[in-house]
Amino acid sequence: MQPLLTVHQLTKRYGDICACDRIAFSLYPGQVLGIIGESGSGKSTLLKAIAGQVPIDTGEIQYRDRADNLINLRTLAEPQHRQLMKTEWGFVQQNPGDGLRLGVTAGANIGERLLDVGHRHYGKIRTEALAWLSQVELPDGRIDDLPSTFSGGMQQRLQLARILVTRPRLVLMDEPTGGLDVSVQAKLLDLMRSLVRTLHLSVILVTHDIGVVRLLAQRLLVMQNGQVVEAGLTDQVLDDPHHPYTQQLVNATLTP
Ligand SMILES: Nc1ncnc2c1ncn2[C@@H]1O[C@H](COP(=O)(O)OP(=O)(O)OP(=O)(O)O)[C@@H](O)[C@H]1O
Repeated sequence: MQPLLTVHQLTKRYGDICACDRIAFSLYPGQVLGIIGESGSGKSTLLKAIAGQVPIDTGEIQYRDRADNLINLRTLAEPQHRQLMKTEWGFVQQNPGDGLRLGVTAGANIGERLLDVGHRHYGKIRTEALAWLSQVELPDGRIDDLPSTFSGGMQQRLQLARILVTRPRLVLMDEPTGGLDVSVQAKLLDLMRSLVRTLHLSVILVTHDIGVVRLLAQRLLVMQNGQVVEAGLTDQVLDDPHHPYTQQLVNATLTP
């Protein structure tokens, strides 16, 4: 099987700070890759660099698209990049306000992505929006409500529906359960786990929460000061951490 995404020696500096230092990994179809590390370790920068939201200094990012073309994202023209983001990729923001349009209804938030990719039939768009509300376990009756009337957990579900409606192959998630109550987090994680399986999604999931990666990610990268200090299967890395930093992370969650 060919990787869906390959990151080669990606480096990103902010002045003297090396936020990402020669990061390399491959992501295979249907795989969830967790990226864990404390605040400032470079997780969000890596995710943004992959999404083309921050320019990188050196390295390459290659993506194999639906038509089986190998695309070099660093040299991809801006319009093609934007189109890829709307169709084959999705980005789940930690703050739902960054991923949703708060001034339009829940249905319009979902429908807008379909309009973006060329759907024009209003009735069909509404039917799709209703189907996706139900997939993310939001009541049909909320379709005409503004997201600002939703709870934090509901807004995150709506963000998932807005992204998944165009059936992306690769979803990037930055602390998707951050800032939510523990019980709301648990329900959202269950939903995410079932969506990842049923839709065969490939996911890069950034979090500082070991519980989240244990539940969702098969593979794990541990980042410290911009470098990957440990990588491997999640259970192996967490049950038998080799690097002192990973040991410290694991111990910190064992002793509350
Ligand atoms: N726009 C920026 N300008 C300058 N420095 C930045 C910028 N964004 C990030 N950094 C620096 O790069 C390093 C990595 O930051 P990054 O936000 O990627 O870490 P993180 O692991 O995602 O942290 P958090 O979990 O707090 O979001 C930090 O030292 C941060 O101060």
